[in-house]
Amino acid sequence: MAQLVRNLFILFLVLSGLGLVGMTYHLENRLPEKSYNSLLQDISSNKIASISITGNLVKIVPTEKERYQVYVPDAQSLLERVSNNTIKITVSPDYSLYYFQGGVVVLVLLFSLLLVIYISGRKTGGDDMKFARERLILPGTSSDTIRFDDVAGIPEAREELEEVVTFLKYPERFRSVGATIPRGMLLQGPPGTGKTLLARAIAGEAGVPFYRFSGSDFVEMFVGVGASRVRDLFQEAKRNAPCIVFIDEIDAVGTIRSAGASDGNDERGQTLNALLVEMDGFATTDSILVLGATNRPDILDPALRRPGRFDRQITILPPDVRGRIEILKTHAKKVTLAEDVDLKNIAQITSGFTGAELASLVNEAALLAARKGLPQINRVQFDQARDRILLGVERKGMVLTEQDKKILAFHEAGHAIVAKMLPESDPIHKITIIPRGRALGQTQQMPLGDRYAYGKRYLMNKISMLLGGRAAEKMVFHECTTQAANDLVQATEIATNMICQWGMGESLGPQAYAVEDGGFLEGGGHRLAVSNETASQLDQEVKQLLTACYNQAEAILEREKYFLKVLSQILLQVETLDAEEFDIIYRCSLSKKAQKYGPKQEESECAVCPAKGNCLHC
Ligand SMILES: Nc1ncnc2c1ncn2[C@@H]1O[C@H](COP(=O)(O)OP(=O)(O)OP(=O)(O)O)[C@@H](O)[C@H]1O
Ligand SMILES: [Zn+2]
Repeated sequence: MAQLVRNLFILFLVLSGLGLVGMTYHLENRLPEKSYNSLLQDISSNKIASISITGNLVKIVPTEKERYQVYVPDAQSLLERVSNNTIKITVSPDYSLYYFQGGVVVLVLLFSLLLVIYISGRKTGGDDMKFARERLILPGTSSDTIRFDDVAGIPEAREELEEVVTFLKYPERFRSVGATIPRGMLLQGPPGTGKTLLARAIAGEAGVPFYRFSGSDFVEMFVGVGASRVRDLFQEAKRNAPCIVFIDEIDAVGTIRSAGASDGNDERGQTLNALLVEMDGFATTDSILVLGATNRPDILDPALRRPGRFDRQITILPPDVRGRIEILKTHAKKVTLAEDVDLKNIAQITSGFTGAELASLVNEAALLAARKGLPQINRVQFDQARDRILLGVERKGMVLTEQDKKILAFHEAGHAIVAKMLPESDPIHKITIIPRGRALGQTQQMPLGDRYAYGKRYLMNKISMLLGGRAAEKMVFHECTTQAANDLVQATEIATNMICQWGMGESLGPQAYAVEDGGFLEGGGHRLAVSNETASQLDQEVKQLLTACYNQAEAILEREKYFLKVLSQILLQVETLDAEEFDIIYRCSLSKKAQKYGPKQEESECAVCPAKGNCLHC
């Protein structure tokens, strides 16, 4: 676009120059002007050798006097007058008028064209070079230069990228041995895992310019704009090489070109093509590294991954417990922690948190502390911040009726007891009947470590635990409430995956009936096509599994009726119990039960019971 405007401007200058030359020429050819009457006199006295008529202008060459010119009112009548004379006549068409009219037309066209280009240029962001330059971060100019030390907990990705830094810093080292470094790298992983951070760290470490884009920057209303932006971007990048071009959300331009439907005519397709062409085009010696980030690698066009393009892929997953400790440490540097805060412990209860979530956990806790006017952040604030991130803000204004609260207490106690009694499940971290976010109550478990493979036993126990709430309601109140809705969704999802994806069914054999979608975003899998018969068999299996788990939960609660009663009583009074308190109540109820029904126990733990001796049994 910019090129076109420049060319048109040059054309305009040339035309004006020509016009100027023409005008001077015209002026220089002027002869002394005389009146029409003196011409008529000369004609009648036969003193004229020749005349040339151009429109209304007549140039006269007299026989003896100087040449002169005359503007005549009517050239035709003059012609008739001199036609039977000996005067030589030349009539030439009046070009000057044509020149003039033509000139006006050209000028008008040119100006309207310039106007159109100017307006449409403004609409599409104006100068595309500016578009690229605006997204340029020069080394050392941004006050918060990111270094590798700011990126914690993802050592593998870091190692791989450190090599790239060496390349950007000392390109000759690689060139001298003829090594080629990948031109493009794809950082793929769920949102908030630090992809942008890593890309910036590479630029920070290497001390090279960094262009930052989002895929959506290239997708504009006007077809062709994206493609031209890509071209200009690479032109600009080459000028600043070595440098890094980072394209976040590359899926916005790089989605699979659906077969048949699109032949590259749409804006996205054109932009993608331009990107591919540019990446093929620059030499490996150009020292431009293109980094793309996406959390939907499954929908990326395979053409992007061909050699010479994004041929290296680095997957970044949410950190494991050690990674979480490291990330928490980097973010905790900026705040003041109280003595009772143990980052290891916080890392343990934040399984599945991404780097971004951990960063916001620390910040959220700091805000809570500041709101209370505390000089440091305590453990309590971290707990609150975690609940806030996981469950939403505490709904203080919500008042439950006594009956609702009672049902809720039994429901949560049901979850907790089933989990406690099943040997292979995660320990209880917290039980609460304070409504938060969309949930009324919560029973949180704490996985002891990150696990990537789960056995059938563990999964069944998990389902039993999820159904424990409903089983308790049914047992005590003989009816179910809506509180179990979310539990049912989760339980059904696990059971369905067990049967359809993980081959854990009884009768269907080791076969996959569903596949997981490739994305990192939530969404589970989708079922593969099967016969109607198999489909109903699958449904049958899922149902059987859920029923078996439900029965297991019910059996446990039936056996632990006493514990259930004690626990829900205490929950009603104190509303929230942590892991330690829960354990004390468990042992307390054991000893009470033993006192009541069996041989006497040594000592009751009622003295430390959170109900402070107020519950029915202490
Ligand atoms: N490994 C990490 N170490 C330290 N901080 C991290 C890490 N990962 C993420 N963060 C924090 O989370 C913030 C957001 O991370 P970033 O923008 O890099 O995520 P992303 O993967 O690019 O996410 P998205 O896919 O949403 O663009 C960072 O600014 C940083 O504060
Ligand atoms: Zn529940």
